[in-house]
Amino acid sequence: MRAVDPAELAPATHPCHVRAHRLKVRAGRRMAVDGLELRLGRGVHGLLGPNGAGKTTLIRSLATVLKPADGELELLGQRLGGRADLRPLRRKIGYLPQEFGYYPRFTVREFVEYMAWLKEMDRRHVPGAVQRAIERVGLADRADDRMKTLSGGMLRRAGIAQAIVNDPGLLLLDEPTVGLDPAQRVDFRALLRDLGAQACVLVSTHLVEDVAAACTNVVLIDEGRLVFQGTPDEIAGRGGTDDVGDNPIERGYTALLTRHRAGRGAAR
Ligand SMILES: Nc1ncnc2c1ncn2[C@@H]1O[C@H](COP(=O)(O)OP(=O)(O)OP(=O)(O)O)[C@@H](O)[C@H]1O
Repeated sequence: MRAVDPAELAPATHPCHVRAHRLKVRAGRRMAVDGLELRLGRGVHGLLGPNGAGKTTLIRSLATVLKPADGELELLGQRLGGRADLRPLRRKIGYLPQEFGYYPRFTVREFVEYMAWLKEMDRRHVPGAVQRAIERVGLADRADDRMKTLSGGMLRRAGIAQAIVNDPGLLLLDEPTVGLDPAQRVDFRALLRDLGAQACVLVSTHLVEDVAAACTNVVLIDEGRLVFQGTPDEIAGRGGTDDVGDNPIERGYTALLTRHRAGRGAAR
């Protein structure tokens, strides 16, 4: 019998919230996620990639909206597949799609309450959780206004409130800063950092400022595959003065993508 290392018995301090191995996910007929390897723990992970890289498809599969076509996917310790009941897992996930539906006549509070109900939250906790979520996104003064009276940026903040109302262990935000003005974006980045202290937050964005200011980690994908994963400083360190971009992270992004595509071209 082998001796057991005490470290094996200790609770994992950095559990893997997302683990994907050779993951494939279809979008229509296309394999938009195509053999992805990914491990994410607690923190804020910025998801970067060019248009069509597969970011939305990946986020939709992590939100359990799309079923993987192949490979392995484990979320919050639960392996997906077969006929496993996804409802307990969905209660622990928060998801803001790029475009989300709502009843225009609902107030912000009713909208977030309704989403809390869909997430099967304990009724006793709903009013307090809804109020807290609305306050965290800075919409307390509009809580009893109808959704149809909100600006684009306010709507997005209401969307973020519904995503965080259940204190998710895994929070998925697809382009959450679209429509936010600069001051709201600064507030939102502070909220992201706060949320990332407790949960695994994956944020798809085209805004490098968001990544630099709020993300502990960057995930770069292209053609449905992982190109790079590391800190914002590490991505910045990959760029040179000849690479296209207005700042070190953009230059690192360009350099990594160019090298990845050259390598894929040579392999084909
Ligand atoms: N419903 C669909 N039917 C067919 N193809 C689709 C569908 N949805 C996405 N695709 C294709 O799958 C690929 C990945 O799309 P996806 O929306 O996941 O990329 P993305 O990285 O989020 O792009 P963007 O930055 O433009 O939002 C693209 O080539 C896209 O054209």
